[in-house]
Amino acid sequence: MSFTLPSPADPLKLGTRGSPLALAQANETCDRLAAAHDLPREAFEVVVIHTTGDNRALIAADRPLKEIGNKGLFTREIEEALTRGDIDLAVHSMKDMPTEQPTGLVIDCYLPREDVRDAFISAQAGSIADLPEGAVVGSSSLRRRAQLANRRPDLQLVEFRGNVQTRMRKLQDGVAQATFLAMAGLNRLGLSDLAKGAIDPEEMLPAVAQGAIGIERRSADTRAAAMLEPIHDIPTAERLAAERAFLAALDGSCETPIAGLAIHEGGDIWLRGEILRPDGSEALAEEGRAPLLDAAELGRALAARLLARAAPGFFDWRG
Ligand SMILES: NCc1[nH]cc(CCC(=O)O)c1CC(=O)O
Repeated sequence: MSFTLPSPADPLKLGTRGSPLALAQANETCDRLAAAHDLPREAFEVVVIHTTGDNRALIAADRPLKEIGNKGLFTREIEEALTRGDIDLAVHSMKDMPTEQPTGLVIDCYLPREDVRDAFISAQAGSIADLPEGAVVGSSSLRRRAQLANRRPDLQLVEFRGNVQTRMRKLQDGVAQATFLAMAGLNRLGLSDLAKGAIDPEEMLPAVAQGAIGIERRSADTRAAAMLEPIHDIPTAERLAAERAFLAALDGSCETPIAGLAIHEGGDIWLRGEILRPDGSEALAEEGRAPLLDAAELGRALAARLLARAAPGFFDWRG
């Protein structure tokens, strides 16, 4: 390779947020890079970037996330550091990433996807169906709230945010009887014992890109591209191509409950997508199958079919 390899004296810098999950993901990326290039782990350095979104979320811990700012708030400052060259790579949960990257940046490396399912967390109940009538459930995810309201209109929803420890304490304090987390996050933190069980995607379709880690770089940085090439997982990229095209065609920036999951089936890609009214009063789903090369087209086609079925005002809060 015609570039200088990183070394402990001049490490490759991977930027990420400071949450335990973000750090676990960045460390996993460093470990994979070191192994793939037979370099010491110290040739890779994790740089924590404190974002405005993180700061505001700390201050207004009980406010819905959508009042704190749009999703870009948690990633923009990391992308600015990447553009400036303060860091060489940025490690992201793809679930939290807008469908388009700023000019000059690209995400074309994905780690092998973790468990895509949501975890059911409760001291009292074993599953959603097991929850007593009228039980209080904590979640701040628009998608999970709408899906739960759709399947169990009797349940009461309360806002629930913060890291895993904060949410577990709220459950212990009796603020709610149950909550949800991504199995991927629990697995990466070694906390999967906290889950009563993983929820079947047929019961609760996960968020687009749930469980996938993407690594962003400057488009012109060929050294970063070459470093990432051996750790890139192509099947994950194929699944995300379908899911993220689906999200983009539905306007991924909007505050809308959307779910989507692609899997490989034979040599094809199979995708199921769901949109819900925010109050959960209606859920529409479509599924389809296409050759791998048409994954993104499949995502756009399912989105178009859903938009054609959705009545005007479907996404409005008062629908
Ligand atoms: N929006 C927060 C977020 N972003 C990614 C994950 C979990 C890990 C993943 O899905 O890759 C979580 C927390 C959660 O939903 O429990």
